[in-house]
Amino acid sequence: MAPAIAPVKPSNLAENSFVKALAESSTLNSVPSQFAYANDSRGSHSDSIPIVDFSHLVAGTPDQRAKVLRDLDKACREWGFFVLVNHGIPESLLKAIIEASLEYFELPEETSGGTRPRVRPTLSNPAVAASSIRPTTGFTLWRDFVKSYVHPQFHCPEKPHKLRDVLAEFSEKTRSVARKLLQDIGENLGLEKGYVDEVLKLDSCFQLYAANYYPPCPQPDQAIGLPAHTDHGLLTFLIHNGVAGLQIQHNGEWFNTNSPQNSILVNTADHLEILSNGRYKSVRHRAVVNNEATRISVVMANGAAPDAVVEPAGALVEQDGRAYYHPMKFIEYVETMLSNRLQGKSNLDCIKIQQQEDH
Ligand SMILES: O=C(O)CCC(=O)C(=O)O
Ligand SMILES: [Fe+2]
Repeated sequence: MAPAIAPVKPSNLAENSFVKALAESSTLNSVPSQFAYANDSRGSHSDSIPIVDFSHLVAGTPDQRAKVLRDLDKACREWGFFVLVNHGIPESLLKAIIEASLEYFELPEETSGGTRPRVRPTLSNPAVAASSIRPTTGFTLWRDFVKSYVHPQFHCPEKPHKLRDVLAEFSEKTRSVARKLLQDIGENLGLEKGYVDEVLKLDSCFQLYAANYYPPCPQPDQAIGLPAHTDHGLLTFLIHNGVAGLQIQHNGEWFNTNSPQNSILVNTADHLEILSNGRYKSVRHRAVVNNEATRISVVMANGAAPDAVVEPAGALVEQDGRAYYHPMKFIEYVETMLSNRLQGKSNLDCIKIQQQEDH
């Protein structure tokens, strides 16, 4: 009987080839062993995944605004996830950033560094791209990706040339929407006006752009695009090329997300959990793969300023009688996660204050 998982990759592909090249190889009809990750990638459907109408937050009547603030609070509290509609970012820009990101993955693969170096982004090396690096979890992910720090300093891969302008505009537009949402979230948490902006130093907020490329996979239940994780930062924005794959965990169950035309999928991330002293949980999510179509997602992680120390808001600690998280400088948190030093552990778990530490 043929093994379910092929023991070797096609011999013309290097050990650390991009997944795209592997998926395109005509001889591939099963998942090579280094990707082996048996998973139940089914997701449920829910009609109650929250939708937040951004236009009512910025220009609604008082009643509309009050309602959407409640929607936003409920979304952050119960799901850690919402579909943002009427956000004002032109559809043409969303399309352009998907297209330019796709072109990045279509660049010729250069083994000697040049166009697609295989290193991780850090503050001292912020404009880099990488590919299917084998994580310390022991299996390789079914995705290629590129990441670049885009704010407070803008960095961008050199090619494709069109990416630079589109990414700069996408960064600016998403930044302003994220900032407005964060101010409203501050209001929902009962924090003083201006507190969130000031304490997180949002004028120089950190943004990390990432694009993920998930080629069709011959055995989708034998590989994973991205296993369950939470994100660093405050709010993650995600758009994609119309091919579904993002699932979120809610009450222990996995749900497929769907996105109406032109919407942005937003999830609450680790630093919002910390700031809110645990009121808003950083949602676990994953990217599953399929055997039909290439999926591309473009992600903008919106965080605090690199040098801001993020900790639970004082007013909430007072209400709760204790802080549930240790303070940590924002960029240190991010770079700990990007470095893979945690060996699959969650950074958030590392800074949670355990009950026994209270004595
Ligand atoms: O591609 C996706 O749907 C998920 C991407 C993601 O979770 C991430 O880049 O952190
Ligand atoms: Fe994520």
